Amino acid sequence: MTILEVKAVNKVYEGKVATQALTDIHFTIQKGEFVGIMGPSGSGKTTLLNMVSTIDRPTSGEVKIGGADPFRMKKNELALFRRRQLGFVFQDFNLLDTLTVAENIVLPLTLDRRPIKEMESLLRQTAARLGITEILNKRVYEISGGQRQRTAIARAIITLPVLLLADEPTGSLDSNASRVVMESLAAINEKEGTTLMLVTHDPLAASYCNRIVFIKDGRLAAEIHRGDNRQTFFQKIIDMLSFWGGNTNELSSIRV
Ligand SMILES: Nc1ncnc2c1ncn2[C@@H]1O[C@H](COP(=O)(O)OP(=O)(O)OP(=O)(O)O)[C@@H](O)[C@H]1O
Repeated sequence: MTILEVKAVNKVYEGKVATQALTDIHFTIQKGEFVGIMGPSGSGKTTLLNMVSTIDRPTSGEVKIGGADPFRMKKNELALFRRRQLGFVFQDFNLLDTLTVAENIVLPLTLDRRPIKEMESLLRQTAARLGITEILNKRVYEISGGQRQRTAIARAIITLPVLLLADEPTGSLDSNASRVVMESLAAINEKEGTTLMLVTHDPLAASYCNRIVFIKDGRLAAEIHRGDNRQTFFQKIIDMLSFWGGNTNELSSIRV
């Protein structure tokens, strides 16, 4: 079943000098896939993510999520669609610091006025999945970066979104916390069958994906599949990045 369909998408940023950020992008994500998007700085990854997350619209072409075209929706309908069908995880967590972990996680359900009993049950299940049950009553400023990102992931999946979008989720974390966060995302993908799209510069984070799509100068450049061995896949990603361009500095010391 196709969850995301991107068809002939072009994006031009108008301005004194117009920038063609995406050119004729076609790709699909099937249910249960974990897809990474990689490419050099300025290649169009964020632009593509903004089209899929419905934050910005393509200049031409079509984006369909779960068969629906978000760009044909009215403003209120689109806000609901985003809240119920999409989950977002950002580099800087986007949590509310003065609320507790539990309050942050149930926020999308609170906005939807879901019954308290239902919220409590979903909260318990989701926190257990991410191993953060012990910290539910702590405030965000009292927890670590890795715990913050797992809280943000819990908030993103508590609505059971059809598509979970992650933008550099390990960008603010050290290597141990990155590993825990990527293992959490991979477990959600494998055990719950949640469909994921991840934009990252980090080859280690990308090695948890099943498939990686490389973008270069706004065009799809290549695609690789993981197979059984994450270590081999990690090496393949490094080779692709050095071929297509990307951040391969300081990689020699990374252990997979
Ligand atoms: N709001 C904007 N207005 C004008 N040009 C933009 C805008 N956003 C991005 N661009 C341009 O579009 C191109 C693609 O940018 P984009 O941010 O999508 O790349 P990226 O691959 O996400 O880069 P990075 O890895 O550095 O985040 C770049 O040439 C960029 O300068």
